[in-house]
Amino acid sequence: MSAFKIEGGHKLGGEITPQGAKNEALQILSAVLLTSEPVTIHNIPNIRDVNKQIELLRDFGVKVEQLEEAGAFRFTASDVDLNFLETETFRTKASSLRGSIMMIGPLLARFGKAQMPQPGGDKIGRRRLDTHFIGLKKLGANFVFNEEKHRYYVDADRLEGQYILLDEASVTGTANLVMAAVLAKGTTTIYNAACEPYLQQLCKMLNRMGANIQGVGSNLLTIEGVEVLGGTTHTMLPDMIEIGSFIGLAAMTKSEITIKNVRVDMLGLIPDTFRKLGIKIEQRGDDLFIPAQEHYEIETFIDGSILTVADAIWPGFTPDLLSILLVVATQAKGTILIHQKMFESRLFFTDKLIDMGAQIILCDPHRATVIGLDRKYPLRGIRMTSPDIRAGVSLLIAALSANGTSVIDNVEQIDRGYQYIDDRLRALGAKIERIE
Ligand SMILES: CC(=O)N[C@H]1[C@@H](OP(=O)(O)OP(=O)(O)OC[C@H]2O[C@@H](n3ccc(=O)[nH]c3=O)[C@H](O)[C@@H]2O)O[C@H](CO)[C@@H](O)[C@@H]1O
Ligand SMILES: C=C(OP(=O)(O)O)C(=O)O
Repeated sequence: MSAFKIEGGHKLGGEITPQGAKNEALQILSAVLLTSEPVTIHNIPNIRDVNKQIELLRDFGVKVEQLEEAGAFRFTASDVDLNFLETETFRTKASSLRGSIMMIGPLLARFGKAQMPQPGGDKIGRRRLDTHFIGLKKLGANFVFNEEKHRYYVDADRLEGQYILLDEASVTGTANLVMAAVLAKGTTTIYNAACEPYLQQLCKMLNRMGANIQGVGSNLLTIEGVEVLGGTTHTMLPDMIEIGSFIGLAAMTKSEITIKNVRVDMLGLIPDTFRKLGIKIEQRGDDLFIPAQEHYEIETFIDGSILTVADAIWPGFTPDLLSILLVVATQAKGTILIHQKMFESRLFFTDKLIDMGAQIILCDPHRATVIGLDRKYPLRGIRMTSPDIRAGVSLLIAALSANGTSVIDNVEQIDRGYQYIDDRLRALGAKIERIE
């Protein structure tokens, strides 16, 4: 396992370009299984989870060609070997990331069967898959869960379109059902669908492949099934979670940073939510300019009561940025309540921030009150472990702003979703070193 050694307290500065979006990439890569024709994808981030998803495709027999342009690949799933599903390699690899679960919809729709071990991903609380399988059953799939092997099996002759009202707007669940429904017979309506930009991108790509999906960007999708899908070209959006992370990094380290080509139109509430912490963010064309700020002050609600930021399904504020918002609040002036509604184990990393000198009360597993120190008492460097991808980056931001040296262990968690993060931060002037 690798670690980052960080000498904190230095201002950073310069320009940084976000990578392609991790969670979009995991959906888009699953969708290449829906056609025998080539699909060319640009701006694929070079990160652990995405590379594992590409490796799985290769193991299934998908032809994977890396093109000259960085992050560009061509995938041709003309000869898919379903025997791979039965192998131990499949079990090990598929259970090492969350995104693998999104292969089950395309495999079922195109080949009539699929199976999955319990997928991996962050250990941030219960992460059920009911929405995926209840939906697939509605489309006519037989479903078996083998408790002993902890494996999910589905099969069907031909899926049939249905009205599906999701019990929760699951991101990966919606992606799976959309990818199953595009090849089903007849019309599928998915209500209470998730509509994160990742899903909007997936639906747009499927429509370019010949699918007929209406309602893209809303929570009501109508999908007219087609017999066959063709190839296409797709470009990944910039990663909105990276963009939010860089806003937090700039504020916390008093740095002037320009985040390039962010696709402001797809960022939803993200910039305004950071602005509520008093962080200045200037839009310059499609870039975000964050000036160096000695102080920033958390707003209150209009009636003077303490600001609360809670996660919500899109277009609400994404849960993946709450840990970053929390860390940035530790050096603001004022108080904020962070309410992580979706995941029950995502706020435990606040213990480490408390060890660094932050004033935080973990009210319960879902809520933390942060009392901002207004930089009066800087955080101090310590040794810590990264428990999950976003907590890991939050600790990294804390360490870069802290007095003294910190060591963050288990940075493989961070590498799951942030491309060459140490190199890119060094280019901004960070004193960060990867150690084994
Ligand atoms: C690979 C991938 O894309 N991962 C993302 C995906 O995970 P994933 O698709 O696994 O997450 P889901 O959207 O299924 O659900 C996330 C959590 O929120 C709960 N929930 C969800 C919807 C709802 O209406 N009510 C509710 O309580 C679920 O029970 C679950 O605990 O979406 C999450 C929620 O944005 C993100 O944190 C993950 O980064
Ligand atoms: C929770 C996340 O990822 P995953 O769903 O892959 O665990 C995340 O990206 O913040």
